[in-house]
Amino acid sequence: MATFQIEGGHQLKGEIQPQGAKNEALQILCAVLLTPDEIRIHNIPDIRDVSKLIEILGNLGVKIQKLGKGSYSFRSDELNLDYLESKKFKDEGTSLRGSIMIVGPLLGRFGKGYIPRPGGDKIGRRRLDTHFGGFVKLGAKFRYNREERFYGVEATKGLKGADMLLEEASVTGTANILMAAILAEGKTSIYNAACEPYIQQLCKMLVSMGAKVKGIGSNLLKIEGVESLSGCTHRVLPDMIEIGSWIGLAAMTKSEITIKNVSWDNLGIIPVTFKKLGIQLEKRGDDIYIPAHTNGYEIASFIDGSIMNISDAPWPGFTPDLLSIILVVATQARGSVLIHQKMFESRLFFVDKLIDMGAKIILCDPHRATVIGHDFESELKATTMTSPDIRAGISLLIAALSAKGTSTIHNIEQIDRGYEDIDGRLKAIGAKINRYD
Ligand SMILES: CC(=O)N[C@H]1[C@@H](OP(=O)(O)OP(=O)(O)OC[C@H]2O[C@@H](n3ccc(=O)[nH]c3=O)[C@H](O)[C@@H]2O)O[C@H](CO)[C@@H](O)[C@@H]1O
Ligand SMILES: C=C(OP(=O)(O)O)C(=O)O
Repeated sequence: MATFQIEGGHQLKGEIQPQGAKNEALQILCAVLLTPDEIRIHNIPDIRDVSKLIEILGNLGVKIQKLGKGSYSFRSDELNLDYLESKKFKDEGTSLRGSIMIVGPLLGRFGKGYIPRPGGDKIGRRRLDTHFGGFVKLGAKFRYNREERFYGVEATKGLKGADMLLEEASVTGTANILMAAILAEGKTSIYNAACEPYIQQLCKMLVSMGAKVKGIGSNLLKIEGVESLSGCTHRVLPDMIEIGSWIGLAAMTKSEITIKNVSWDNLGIIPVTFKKLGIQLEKRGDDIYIPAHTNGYEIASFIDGSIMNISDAPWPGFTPDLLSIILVVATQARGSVLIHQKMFESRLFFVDKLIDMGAKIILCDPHRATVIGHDFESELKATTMTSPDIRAGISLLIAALSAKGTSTIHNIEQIDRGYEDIDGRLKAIGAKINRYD
């Protein structure tokens, strides 16, 4: 387990360039399995989850060439599908959430797809019913080995298009079903589809490979199956969750920071949600400029004067992946806010660590926490903590950077899952942070 040691209480200053989006990259990487032609992808973040998925693709026989920083070429012309039934795959496939999205492309192209129960954050139950329900609708046979927790779908006679209404707008579920349906015979409609920029980007990539997909950006995707797909070049968007993390970091450490090239059009209600906490941010071209909040920031109330409530919802609602950051930023705001994490049931437990640091938080139940802001009148105190998941990890790191004294965060591999060279990039804007392996 690696560790960060952070000397907090210092203002930061400068520019920061967001990395490519983790959750988009994981979808796009799985899509390389759809064609024997070459696919080139740019702006792939150098993070643990992505490296693990690239390793799985390599073991599956995908020819991979690194073209430069963040740029790769992939060619899936001679795959080794036996790997899917190997012990090695059963170990490697469980190491991240994104690996689940190899099933759809493999099922669509080769009529079979397997996966051990995928990993990812332990933030509550993360069922896969939407994924497999969709594959079954397309005509696949489903099997599950409970002992090995190994899932499989097979369609020896190929897939047939179908109309389906998803039980929930699952992000990876939509991507997975979509990648199978584009190679099914006939038409498919996916209603209650997730429509995050990640999915929109995947749809655009698939269309550039020759897929027929309509309704991109909406919750109703209409697909007309094609026989085969060709190669393409794709560029991953900047990571909106990283951008939100830097906004939170700037406010909490009273730092003047410019986040470069954020792709404003793809940020949805993220900027407006931070503004509800009183954080000023300015659109400068495609950058976000955050001034130093020397006089703090004040949480708004609703029109009728009632206490602000920030909750997650499927896109275009507020992403659950930024609620932990909103929560930590609120601990130093003027005013109070109710944070309601509707999607995941274990994602708020990390508030214990913030309470240890002196934050005023009432965990009402596993989904809701009330935060009473300190308005910087009482600083958070440095402490030793362990990162339970990726977004709690970055939130604790932000708390440590704002706290007086030296904090220690263990299990920072959780943060490395999704943030590229986080210590190097924070040091470049003045943070005092050291890594110990
Ligand atoms: C690799 C990847 O891309 N991971 C993201 C993906 O995970 P993932 O695709 O695994 O998450 P899902 O969208 O399937 O579901 C997330 C959770 O929300 C619940 N749910 C979902 C939709 C809905 O309409 N109602 C509902 O209650 C699900 O039961 C589940 O508990 O999307 C999540 C939700 O944005 C993000 O937190 C993850 O970072
Ligand atoms: C929950 C997340 O990731 P994963 O789905 O990979 O666990 C996240 O990125 O916040």
